[in-house]
Amino acid sequence: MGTPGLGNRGSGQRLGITEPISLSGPTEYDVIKTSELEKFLQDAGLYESQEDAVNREEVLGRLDQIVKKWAKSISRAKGLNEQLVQEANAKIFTFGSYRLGVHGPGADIDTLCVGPRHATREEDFFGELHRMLSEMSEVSELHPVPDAHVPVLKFKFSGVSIDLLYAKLSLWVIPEDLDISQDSILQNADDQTVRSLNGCRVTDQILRLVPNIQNFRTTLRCMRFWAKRRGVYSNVAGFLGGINWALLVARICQLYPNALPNMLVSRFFMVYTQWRWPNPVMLCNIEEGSLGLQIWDPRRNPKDRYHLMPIITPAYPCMNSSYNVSASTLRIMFEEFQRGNDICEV
Ligand SMILES: Nc1ncnc2c1ncn2[C@@H]1O[C@H](COP(=O)(O)OP(=O)(O)OP(=O)(O)O)[C@@H](O)[C@H]1O
Ligand SMILES: [Mg+2]
Repeated sequence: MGTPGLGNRGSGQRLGITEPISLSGPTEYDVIKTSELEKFLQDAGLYESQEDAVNREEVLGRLDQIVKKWAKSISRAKGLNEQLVQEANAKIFTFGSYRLGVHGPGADIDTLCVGPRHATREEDFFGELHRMLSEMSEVSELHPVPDAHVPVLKFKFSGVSIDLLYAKLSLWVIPEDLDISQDSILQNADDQTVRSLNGCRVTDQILRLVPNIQNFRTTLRCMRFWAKRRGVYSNVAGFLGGINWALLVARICQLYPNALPNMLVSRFFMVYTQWRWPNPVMLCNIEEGSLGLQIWDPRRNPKDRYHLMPIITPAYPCMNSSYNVSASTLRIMFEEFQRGNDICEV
């Protein structure tokens, strides 16, 4: 991942599947308008306090310690030799709005526990880890959801809401510096592990594929706030959720790599008012991959042809993240984009 504020375009290479629409940089007016926009977002209460940020960091640190202890204890219980018990490891990754750096105060943290091949989902994750958490005084509202499409342990840790997924890799030992972006990580993984890894892999890719992370974050915060205010932020209701808004904004950042957030917001409305759906929004080309996992491909998969507003995730296996959109929700969003565009043109 690039350092916040620094660009991903160190060598000036293009990010995205087409040339940018414009390479124009900001005028003095744009600099002023962007700082006004930042102040507006601050005043709207979208940023968490320093104290809350530190608390979240601590919670994540504690969670990482807990899964490490869990990996050792189940390895010992399974009778692994002492060396393997010593080396046994698990690791916490974050994804979603927290990892993207656009979460508000009180938002939950999407986390993923990556464990070794002998740590099973049913017995060890939903069994032993669940039991360990249930005995901790910091943990409350513990709800396992093992039968979901993406199985999850939901709980609060020191008041912070956590969604914890599990990925069981084919490795005996999980290295501390494990890179889950390589496709080889998916080899021999069960379907639930592939789905659980997807969120982290997608988030990492988004951060790699935008030209300037800080500008992306501010613009995304603004669009998320706008979408909530306009009633079009909801995956389950057939509108768009966090991941979809992030991908739409990331594509605008690629198309205007030198623009500041005030310009990016108005370009967002301009581009998506003119977009000819169902042409897909994509941050990179869709890779076939060598593992034979199903990818979004309307030529091959008849059901993909019915997607009205395809917004494709950028990590293998690429999928459409907005399959819930219907003709009526698409029309409502289009009207909202037009309204936004009209306001920005004034
Ligand atoms: N429909 C989907 N397709 C692909 N990935 C998804 C989808 N829904 C969720 N995810 C993955 O799970 C992550 C967390 O989803 P979530 O709905 O919590 O969004 P978020 O970006 O964290 O926003 P919020 O602040 O609303 O929680 C997303 O960032 C994405 O990686
Ligand atoms: Mg989330």
